Amino acid sequence: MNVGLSLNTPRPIPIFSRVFPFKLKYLGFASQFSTRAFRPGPTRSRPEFSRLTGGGVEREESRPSKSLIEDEAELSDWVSDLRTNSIRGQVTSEDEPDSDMGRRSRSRSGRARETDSGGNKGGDAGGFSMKRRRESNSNEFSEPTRRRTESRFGSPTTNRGTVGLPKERRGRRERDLGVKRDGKGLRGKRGFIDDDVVDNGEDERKGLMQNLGGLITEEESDSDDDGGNDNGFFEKKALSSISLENDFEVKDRPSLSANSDSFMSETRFDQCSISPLSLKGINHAGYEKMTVVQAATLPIILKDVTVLDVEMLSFVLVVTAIPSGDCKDVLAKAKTGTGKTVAFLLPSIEVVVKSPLDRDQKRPPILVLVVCPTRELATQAATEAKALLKYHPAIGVQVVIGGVRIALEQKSMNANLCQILVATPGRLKDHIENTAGFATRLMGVKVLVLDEADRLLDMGFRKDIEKIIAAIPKQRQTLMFSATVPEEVRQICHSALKRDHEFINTVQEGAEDTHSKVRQMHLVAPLDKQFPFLYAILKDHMADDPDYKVIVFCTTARVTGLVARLLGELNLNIREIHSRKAQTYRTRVSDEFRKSKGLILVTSDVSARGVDYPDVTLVIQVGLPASREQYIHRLGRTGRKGKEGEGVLLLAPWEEFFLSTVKDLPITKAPVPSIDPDTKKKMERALSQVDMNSKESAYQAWLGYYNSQKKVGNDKHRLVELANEFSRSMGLDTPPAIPKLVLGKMGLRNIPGLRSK
Ligand SMILES: Nc1ncnc2c1ncn2[C@@H]1O[C@H](COP(=O)(O)OP(=O)(O)OP(=O)(O)O)[C@@H](O)[C@H]1O
Repeated sequence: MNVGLSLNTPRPIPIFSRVFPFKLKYLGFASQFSTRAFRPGPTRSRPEFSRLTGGGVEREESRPSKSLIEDEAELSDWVSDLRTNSIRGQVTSEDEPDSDMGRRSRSRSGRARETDSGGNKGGDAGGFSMKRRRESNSNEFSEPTRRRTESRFGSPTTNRGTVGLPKERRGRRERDLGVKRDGKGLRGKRGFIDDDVVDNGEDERKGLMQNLGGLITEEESDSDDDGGNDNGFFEKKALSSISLENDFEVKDRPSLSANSDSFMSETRFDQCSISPLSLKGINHAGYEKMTVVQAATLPIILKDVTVLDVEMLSFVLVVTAIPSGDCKDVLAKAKTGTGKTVAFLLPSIEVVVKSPLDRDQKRPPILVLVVCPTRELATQAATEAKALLKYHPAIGVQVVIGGVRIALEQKSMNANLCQILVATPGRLKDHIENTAGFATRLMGVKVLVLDEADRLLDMGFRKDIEKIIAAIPKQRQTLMFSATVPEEVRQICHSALKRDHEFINTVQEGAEDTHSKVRQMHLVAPLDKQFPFLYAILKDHMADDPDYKVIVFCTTARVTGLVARLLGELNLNIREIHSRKAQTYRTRVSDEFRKSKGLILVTSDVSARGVDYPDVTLVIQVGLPASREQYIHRLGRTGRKGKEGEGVLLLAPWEEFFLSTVKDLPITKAPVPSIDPDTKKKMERALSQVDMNSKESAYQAWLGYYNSQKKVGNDKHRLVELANEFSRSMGLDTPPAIPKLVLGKMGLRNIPGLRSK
């Protein structure tokens, strides 16, 4: 067959007609997602399983992103590290070998982002009880154990999350396949905002000082520089024409569950054009059917990487002859814990499968680049990729993340197969700048994946992402996934995606971004009550469920350290993870927590996104979450794979405003726990045993964090009053002194109530 001729002839239809039924299988499936042009604006309603092309985006002035000063918590940590006296007995433990010198040098060269989240409002009911009711957890992941708990919450919503899953609806058949699209794929300018620094687990703090200079608002430009996929227009048109003339087989048409509670589709992986060895890997991983997000995105992403199937050879040849620029970029939104990792890894692997392997190449190209915001997430994605690649011995995955010796990574990338590279942004940038031959290898990238895309596009990472995008070919496929895609991200995603990208939203219209089987509560309490309440909630939960597995999110790394010490003094079985811990320790604790039950993980936002700890029973967020998105991601550590879970947001009265940002979520008031005199005494004793250094560091970090939260930090006098309230809640009536330099950086010099040194 003369493929070239078919592509260039003005009459390609006969060829496509021959192969059409196969193709339609996928197009038909994909069309279950409504396709509309995206129009930003408040009146736009969320489509049901929507699939939107990015090409229709009208430009709006992009809103300034989050305050850069958000990271002052980190800044304060960082600056405190510069103090000569910071070496005095800092939170040192065998678990934290990177303290002091190591940490300080890391501070200068890296970004230790620590954003802590947590938050909620409180109620004022009577006695507190956290008894949970977990009835049949039946869902497609078939929970083996059935647990029953009961709830003593009086709210009428307490039954939420216990109802069985409604029946799945079969995928709908739509015939709007003939939509003719403009094939112009112009990519937006890469005008990114300045960095910010939050505790996302990266240990580079570059840019922090520059950030003090103020925020730079991103400017988006229409003057795109990438011709993109003009070449693909002709083929698309042809396919569209044919689709109108042909019917397709219904039996193989994948179907999706249209139920907001269900995230599994009826589609088996072997219904999609996936290579046999990948299918073997999928089976080995225990996956049979696709989750909804996988079923919604795979056919669209795979469109141009369709392989195999000898019977369809003519089709395959035609499709593979389409220039790679024709691949659809995808921005996908799906709830937490619903299988987004496989959704982007699998089609990426198929790209590698299709690419010729040249063993003689001195610097073999990296074909797939996966960028994740935290080290834990990058490691996890690489592990998942390795599992899927079990039967692809010629394809290798490598990980590059902060906290690991760069020379080791260089060696590993040179000595091993590395068609797929998973990385955190800061370390990737380091390799681009410092690793010989790395930039050349990156020029082979065909697929770029931005996991937790909204996080990667926010200010904390933009500079790095900008640099990364500049280092890879423009002619590539870009995939972005997240459980949250705020409007501002839609506005700026053109910096990475082609203009005609697909936005696939698997969250049903009218449905919440959180899982209905996760019961969400808030508790508002003054700071001096928060530690006792936290303890009471934990004790109650542990009593209720011997298989408890709890995550407590705190606002900053230092505050996380303080809470971990306090709970440790109270003899709870705790572990801690945050950016102040050495990577080896973080990895070890993360692995342990993944496998354990009867454990409490106290953490900063390094664990907020993506990390897949199975069977987490409760997520507690202490203090103001950095954003609505962060609240959702943190909560998403429980209730994964359709399971039940609980979330409690513990807020101070002056943090209650946060509830308005999540008012669309079903967060109910929790009853106020009663603290008996014994517990009170126990708490006082435990607080007195926590070392002074932890308290001082936590105070400073607390001040920095809330200083960066506009609604709290704008009134500096009030901020200091609150900080001193926090100090008293730790048992320090006299607030710790803060270095003048730090106060200056925070804009807090000469504010009454602060002590300087
Ligand atoms: N098709 C499937 N069938 C069964 N289990 C699956 C399937 N795909 C993924 N999983 C499992 O579902 C769990 C959640 O997947 P994953 O961590 O990718 O979720 P996610 O959507 O990325 O979550 P988050 O938004 O928190 O990052 C994992 O344990 C994964 O192994």
